Amino acid sequence: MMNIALIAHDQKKEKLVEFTIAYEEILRKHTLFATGTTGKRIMNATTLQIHRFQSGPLGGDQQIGAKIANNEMDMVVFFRDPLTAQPHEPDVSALMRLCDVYHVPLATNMGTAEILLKGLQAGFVDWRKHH
Ligand SMILES: O=C(CO)COP(=O)(O)O
Repeated sequence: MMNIALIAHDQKKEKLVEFTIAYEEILRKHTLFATGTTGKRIMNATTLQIHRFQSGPLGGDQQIGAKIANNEMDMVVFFRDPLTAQPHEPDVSALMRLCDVYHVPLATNMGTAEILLKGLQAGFVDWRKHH
C-alpha cells in the first residue's frame, strides 16, 4: 500500500477527476492525500476516501511537501496549470523540488500519470523503501 498525493489547479481539476474515475480501482488500494478543493472534487465524483490538507494557496502544497520530507509519500500526481499564474507559485515549485530531492515519482500531466499508475499496478513504485 502506497501513499499517493493528488493535486490539480483549477483549470485541471476536471481532468484529474476523470483520471481518478478511470483509475479508481487501482487508487482504492492505496492511501490517498490531496489538497483541499481537489480532494473534495474527487470524493464527490468517486467513492475514494482521501485525507484532505489545506487548499493549495493556503498551504496545502507545503503540507504535502512536508510528507515528502518526512519520507511519507510514494507518488505525486500534480496536474499543474502551465498557463495561469498562481499566487502560491513558490509553494508549487517547492513541492516539485522536494519530489526531485527525495526521488518521488511526480506526474504533472495525464500522459505521465497513466504510465505511473500502470507502473504502480505492476509493483514498480518502491523507491521510498530504498532510501
Ligand atoms: O493550488 C493547488 C495546488 O497548487 C491545489 O489546491 P486546491 O486543491 O485546494 O485547489
